[in-house]
Amino acid sequence: MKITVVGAGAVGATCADNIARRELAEEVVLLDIKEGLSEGKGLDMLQASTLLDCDVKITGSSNKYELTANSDVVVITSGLPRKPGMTREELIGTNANIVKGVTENILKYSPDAIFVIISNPMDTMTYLALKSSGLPKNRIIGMGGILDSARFKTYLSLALDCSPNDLQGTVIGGHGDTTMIPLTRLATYSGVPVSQFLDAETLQKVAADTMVGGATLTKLIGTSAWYAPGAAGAILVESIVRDQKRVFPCCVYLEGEYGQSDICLGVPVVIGRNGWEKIVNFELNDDEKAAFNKSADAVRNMNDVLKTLEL
Ligand SMILES: NC(=O)c1ccc[n+]([C@@H]2O[C@H](COP(=O)([O-])OP(=O)(O)OC[C@H]3O[C@@H](n4cnc5c(N)ncnc54)[C@H](O)[C@@H]3O)[C@@H](O)[C@H]2O)c1
Ligand SMILES: O=C(O)C[C@H](O)C(=O)O
Repeated sequence: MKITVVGAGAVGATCADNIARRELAEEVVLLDIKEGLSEGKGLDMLQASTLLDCDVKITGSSNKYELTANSDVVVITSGLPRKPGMTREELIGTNANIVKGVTENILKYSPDAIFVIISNPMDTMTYLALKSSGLPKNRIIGMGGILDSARFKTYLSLALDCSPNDLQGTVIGGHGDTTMIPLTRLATYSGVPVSQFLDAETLQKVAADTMVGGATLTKLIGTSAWYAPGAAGAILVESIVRDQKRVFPCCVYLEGEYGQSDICLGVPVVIGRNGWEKIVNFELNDDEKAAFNKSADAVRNMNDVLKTLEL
């Protein structure tokens, strides 16, 4: 198995490191446009491998796409991160060009790869990768909901003073400060609805903190987060390469599911060796449906902006 991570910045390097530590492939290629960055980080990771008993060939490549040839999975993290006070959507102008160019270059050498899109605004970048590549929809997966769900479970565990390992919680919709939908109604603590333990006000605060989870970190750090995003990318890759059939909320192309069409948006999907293999359909209540439709409207507006850009 061969995995390429494009973008050797904060998220890409962390994701590649997690992929290597979990030995998800025999070979990991880290590619960046910045001369020396991916070679240096790749070499550093290789040296860490000797300490951690990890047998993976890690190669850095400054824009030499031929080194990525025949990758099974490609994770795209290249692009600008936001700064404090910005929205993810404001990155569209710069990142759309980067994501489109990278997708085209990767496809020349790895026509059979499954793509994981992380660059922001992620829902629109996933739509762009799908439309510009012409690939079958199952091979383009946007990562956002896994991270948002991790934040949801973190805030729930803090409110409940419990282990996050005993929690189930899912965030669907867009990966934006106002577009994501933490499904508090369906979250459970060891199978028991969390509403049995937390009052409505606390649950509302957990949801609100989750939604601005990325902005909170951006304000603290000065740039956006990477540890949880990198880990989220790696567990998504793991379910693909190990054909685990895990169910994760991922951004995928909808054709009528959840009442939406011609849009990439976060819904629960089964992830396996063929990419996203099935959408898990379940009945949303009226409030959740309204929130999902509102989220879709906002993402569709961004997709319309995409059409006005010169790419
Ligand atoms: N979907 C999510 O859940 C999620 C989570 C975290 C970050 N992000 C997004 O991921 C992206 C990366 O964030 P980061 O913190 O790693 O940023 P970063 O600045 O640390 O790294 C980005 C890297 O991309 C590289 N790059 C730029 N153009 C390139 C190109 N054409 N080809 C190859 N490499 C190129 C840069 O040189 C840089 O090293 C941002 O858009 C950020 O908003 C998304
Ligand atoms: O917050 C961001 O801009 C980066 C990423 O989407 C995140 O949620 O951490």
